[in-house]
Amino acid sequence: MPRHNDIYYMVTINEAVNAVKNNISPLFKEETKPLERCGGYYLSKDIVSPVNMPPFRQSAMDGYALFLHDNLSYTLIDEVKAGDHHRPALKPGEAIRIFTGAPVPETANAVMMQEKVVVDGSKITIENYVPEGHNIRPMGEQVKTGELALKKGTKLTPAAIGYLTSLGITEAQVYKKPTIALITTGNELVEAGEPLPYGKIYESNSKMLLNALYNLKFYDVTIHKIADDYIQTKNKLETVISNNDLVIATGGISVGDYDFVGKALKELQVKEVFYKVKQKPGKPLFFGKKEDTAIFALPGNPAAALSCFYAYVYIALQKMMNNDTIELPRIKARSMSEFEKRGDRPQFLKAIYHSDTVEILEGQNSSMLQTFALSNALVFVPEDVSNININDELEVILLPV
Ligand SMILES: Nc1nc2c(c(=O)[nH]1)N[C@H]1C(S)=C(S)[C@@H](COP(=O)(O)OP(=O)(O)OC[C@H]3O[C@@H](n4cnc5c(N)ncnc54)[C@H](O)[C@@H]3O)O[C@H]1N2
Ligand code: MOO
Repeated sequence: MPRHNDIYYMVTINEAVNAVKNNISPLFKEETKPLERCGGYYLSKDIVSPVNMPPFRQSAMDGYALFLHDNLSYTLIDEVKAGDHHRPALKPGEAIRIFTGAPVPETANAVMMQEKVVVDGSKITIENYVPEGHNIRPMGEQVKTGELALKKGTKLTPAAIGYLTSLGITEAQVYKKPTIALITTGNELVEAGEPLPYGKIYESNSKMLLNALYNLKFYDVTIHKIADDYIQTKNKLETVISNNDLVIATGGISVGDYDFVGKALKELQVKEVFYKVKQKPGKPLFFGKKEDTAIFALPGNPAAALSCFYAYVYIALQKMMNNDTIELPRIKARSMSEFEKRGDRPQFLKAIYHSDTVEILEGQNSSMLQTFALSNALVFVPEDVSNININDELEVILLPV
């Protein structure tokens, strides 16, 4: 990234996005976790099935298992329900009562659902001829013992966790997620729940970003709150940078006399990748690296901090996890609103996306979260667009909310 002495120099959004992509590598650290805690993780190792699934020939229906012969009538000789382990031996023309999930004995070669069977004592008549294997799930149909069950790199979705559990697996080796430190800065910040003296505001960025991270299934997060004090800022940053894969600070990154984050990062020899992006909100955004730790200093204004989280930190997180899709989905939609963009910075606007249309909300100020609280999307307005009219086609970024 070129370094500019001009204090008004800003990188473009594209330059900033590419810089994040190019400066973050997959973590590739591994850990073994109980399967139920693996949601959203990626397998770091192939998993081979320890069993056949299903483990036996299984009935797919409640009905009758048949030893097929050249006639529609059968003699009923026994019953097998789910969980039973006896294996009646059928002769051609014989049938057993069977239920969904029950083991089908080797001598039965089809199952007829009960709706298609007329029962008269121990005589049953099936509605029509059926082929061999009808309504029988073959042993190992899904996966056989020793076969690849799921390959390295697979994301563990609820379905994947269910599938592996069905194979008797209880833990998995996965790529570790980053350890993340959230830092808030500001003398004006008070804990929600405490009285609010004049001049103070409630600190909200930590819980907001914590939940944005939790939503994305990043749970290894610590929160640190510091005052506008240079020594405190420097010491805290030094500790969290050496103990985490990712540090996200908010506030204290602009040009005020009490904005110490930038100065402390410089003193700590954090390599600046970029500082200041031509965008609204979120102009005073810093991204840097110290060894393998990535550091974002987001603007303190809450809506600016959250926009920057979705536009940049999100990408860093996905890259760390070696995910294929690293940006939020973007789609086109027709505007339901008019909007006038002032200035030449491209803008991210809080919006509600309703299939095919999008409504730009009132109250776009970067200090306001009320509008963001209603949004499920951000409309991206490029630099060269100044007026949005109803029905204009807009670029919409869908938020993971
Ligand atoms: N002379 C200039 N002043 C400012 C510029 C500029 O270019 N020149 N940029 C403005 C823009 S744009 C932004 S955004 C802010 C960013 O400032 P900081 O990142 O240094 O943030 P702070 O000043 O610490 O805080 C800004 C605002 O946000 C509130 N805040 C901070 N942290 C929290 C928190 N954890 N929870 C809730 N609210 C928080 C803080 O009280 C301030 O109101 O700079 C402009 N100034
Ligand atoms: O970037 Mo600031 O977020 O425009 O208010």
